[in-house]
Amino acid sequence: MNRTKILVVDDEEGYRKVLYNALTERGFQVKTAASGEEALAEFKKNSFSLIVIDMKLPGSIDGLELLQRAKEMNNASILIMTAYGGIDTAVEAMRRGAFNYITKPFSIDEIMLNIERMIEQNKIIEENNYLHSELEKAFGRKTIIGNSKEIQKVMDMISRVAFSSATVLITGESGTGKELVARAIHFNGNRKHKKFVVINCATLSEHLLESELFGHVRGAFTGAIKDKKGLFEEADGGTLFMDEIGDIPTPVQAKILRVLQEGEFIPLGDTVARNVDVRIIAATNQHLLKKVRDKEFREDLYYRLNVINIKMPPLRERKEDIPLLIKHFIEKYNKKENKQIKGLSPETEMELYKYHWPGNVRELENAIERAVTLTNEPIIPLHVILPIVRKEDGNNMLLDDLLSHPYKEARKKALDVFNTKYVMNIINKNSGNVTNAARECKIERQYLQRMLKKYAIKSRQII
Ligand SMILES: Nc1ncnc2c1ncn2[C@@H]1O[C@H](COP(=O)(O)OP(=O)(O)OP(=O)(O)O)[C@@H](O)[C@H]1O
Repeated sequence: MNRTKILVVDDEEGYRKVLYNALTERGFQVKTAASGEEALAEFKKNSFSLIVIDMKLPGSIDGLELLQRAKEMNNASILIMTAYGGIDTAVEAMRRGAFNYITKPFSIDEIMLNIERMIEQNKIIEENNYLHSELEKAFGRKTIIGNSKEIQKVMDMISRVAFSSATVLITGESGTGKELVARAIHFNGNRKHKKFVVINCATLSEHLLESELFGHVRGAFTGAIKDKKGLFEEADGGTLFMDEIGDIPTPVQAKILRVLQEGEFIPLGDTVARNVDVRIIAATNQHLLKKVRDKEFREDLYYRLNVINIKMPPLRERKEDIPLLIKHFIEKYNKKENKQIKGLSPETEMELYKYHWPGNVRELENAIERAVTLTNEPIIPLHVILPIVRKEDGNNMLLDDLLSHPYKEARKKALDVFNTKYVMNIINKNSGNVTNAARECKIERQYLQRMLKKYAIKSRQII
């Protein structure tokens, strides 16, 4: 039987009967009421998904008032029936939240079409609510693990700023959780039903970055074969998270400033400005003020971005969070890898505690992921962790471990080991300068940036 419960409210017995029969025949659970008072009594006993209300009802509660009460007491979709000439009241009912109206007399097909549409709309709303609650679970405040004073301060800031629209600048080393915090701000505030859009400003060339952010119209440049919406428009009503904001070229900085000041921008090749309401959360692992002093970053933009500043502490300054994070990541990767690892041996945990974690939480997460994949016992032993935390001398040990793994998996992990070593070496050789390092090893700077991030390798001295 269909679980959709429908209430039909009409004082005309003929309509009540016809609708009751037509709807029960199609498997719905149907109740009827001959007046507003009877309908209110039904609301107390049942929770309806759909309510069909005739606008003209006897007694002290008319159709409009019943609609109001139905909205307050039941989270139902409402369809209005009105006699010919009652259009004004029907329009008022729509204004007050009715789904649609039909004029009497109507055919069964006509009312069924409306009911099917209402059911479809309810399904979409339910799915949407479910997805939002899942997103909140995945990105809400609770996903930020840590009991240290430093992390508690960050949590406190998140609660305080989530409901405002002020621009936030999140600073801190790579892998400290800047994006996680940006998501938590979005999903805990009143923009959570709109989009959270992410752009990594360091991985795009100036031209691509501009077109990504502001969009373009057809013919704006060779290859622009159709209009394309930019991310500012995409995030309208929601939040745009601009990661690595320090890498934005100066001409694009001016355009971002305009969005912050006027709430408007012009897509590439267009002449008309578009208005948007977007909250910007920016993040950087660079010393932005130093860039301002070196004239590489606009001072006015810096102050516009830095309305609220959240500093992410490096993991080595809040080591008391390490045990909780380890537990969290073991649970996460147990689920993913379908394993039942219980924890680490005490000496293994001590090794992780002693390590200085230059790649911060991301590096710890990667370490636990690799350890969980490589371990088949309930407790992760020391020899699995050692090569991970002592990358320099441990990679050969890790390669030996891989010999017992399936070929494809082993090849991927071996490539990871090689990439990590190669990238660390080239970055060190170039004193942390990514552009020079990329030039020397003949790869795109953006590609090198992606590898740095993937393998949690720090490129330069950070704030
Ligand atoms: N406190 C935390 N609790 C749980 N997971 C965390 C925490 N901090 C970071 N992580 C995890 O570590 C990884 C890196 O975090 P995130 O991408 O937010 O860092 P980031 O500072 O934005 O890095 P980058 O500067 O390189 O972009 C993510 O998988 C994130 O879920």
